[in-house]
Amino acid sequence: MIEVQNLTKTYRVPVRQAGLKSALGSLFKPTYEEVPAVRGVSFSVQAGEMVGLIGPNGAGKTTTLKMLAGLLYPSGGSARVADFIPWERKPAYLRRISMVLGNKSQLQWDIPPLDTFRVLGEIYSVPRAEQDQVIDELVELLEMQDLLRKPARNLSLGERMKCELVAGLIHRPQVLFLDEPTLGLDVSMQARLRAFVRRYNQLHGCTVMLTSHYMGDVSALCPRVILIHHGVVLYDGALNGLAQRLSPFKLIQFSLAQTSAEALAAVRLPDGAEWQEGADERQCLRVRREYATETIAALLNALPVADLGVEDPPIEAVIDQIYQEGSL
Ligand SMILES: Nc1ncnc2c1ncn2[C@@H]1O[C@H](COP(=O)(O)OP(=O)(O)OP(=O)(O)O)[C@@H](O)[C@H]1O
Repeated sequence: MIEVQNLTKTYRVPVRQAGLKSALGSLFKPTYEEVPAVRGVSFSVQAGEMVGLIGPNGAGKTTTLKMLAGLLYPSGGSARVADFIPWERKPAYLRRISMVLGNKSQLQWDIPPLDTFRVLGEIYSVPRAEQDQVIDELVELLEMQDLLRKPARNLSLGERMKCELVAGLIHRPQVLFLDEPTLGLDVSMQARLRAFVRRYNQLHGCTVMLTSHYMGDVSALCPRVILIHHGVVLYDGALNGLAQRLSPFKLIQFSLAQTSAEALAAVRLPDGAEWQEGADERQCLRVRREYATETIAALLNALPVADLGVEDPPIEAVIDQIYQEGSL
């Protein structure tokens, strides 16, 4: 459904020093800086898949989605979505896709959402009976009967996002680009919107590409993630394989029959081993993967271990580490 080959985007940004003289100078002789936002991204997505595009601020996620949605022209590379070249913006293509942004609204502020849905339905040439069907279905799934006739400007953030989703799905797109759909929402509203997106995908097989900084969104919806950093793909694969591939550490959690600080301090640990806060008063040791077996042997030899488990670090910690280090 989505094929992306070596896609790049470099923004050309005017640079101006502070001060009136520089401002006047830049009017006559503007200078520009090149900002490489996406630098050769390639991936493909099957019909019906839900894929998370993750990465730190400024990684190039929104720029990638905007190119795929036909909102930006790339600097290089190619992409095909539903057999169309997105930036040609053919009407038939725009009827097959939708982009919903958590930080931008397509609702008309002064009119009720229902009227906006109708206007969008007409723009996309959706027959009236089909509009009714889509609106009824989505309104029921999102439990938002009471929102349809309130002016959009009076809606809360969560209520507005529900309406944005209906507005974005009125023409039943095959591909949905969701950019930070749960931005700023409370945890309960986040969970409801996630449940909706999952249900919608099950019912209609819509392909979903999602960006979010909330790992809860990604882990609830996307079995597969594409991790972008500095405009390049660092990882493309199963979410639950991310820690194994990208984190060089294992967590060894154990509890002791008798706790003895002296015995713990006497265990010979490999280089780089670090004590961490363990759950339920268990001890937790972070070691490099290659040292995990010998560390476990040393612990079992030296201590009265009652039980012991080895895990990958939590996905949030792995992501945080990658984002901070900036490379792998
Ligand atoms: N219109 C623009 N003009 C110039 N530079 C831009 C523009 N939009 C984005 N950029 C730059 O391109 C880079 C990638 O931005 P982008 O918005 O794609 O990142 P992102 O991964 O979506 O970040 P975030 O998670 O913060 O939304 C950043 O360095 C950003 O400053």
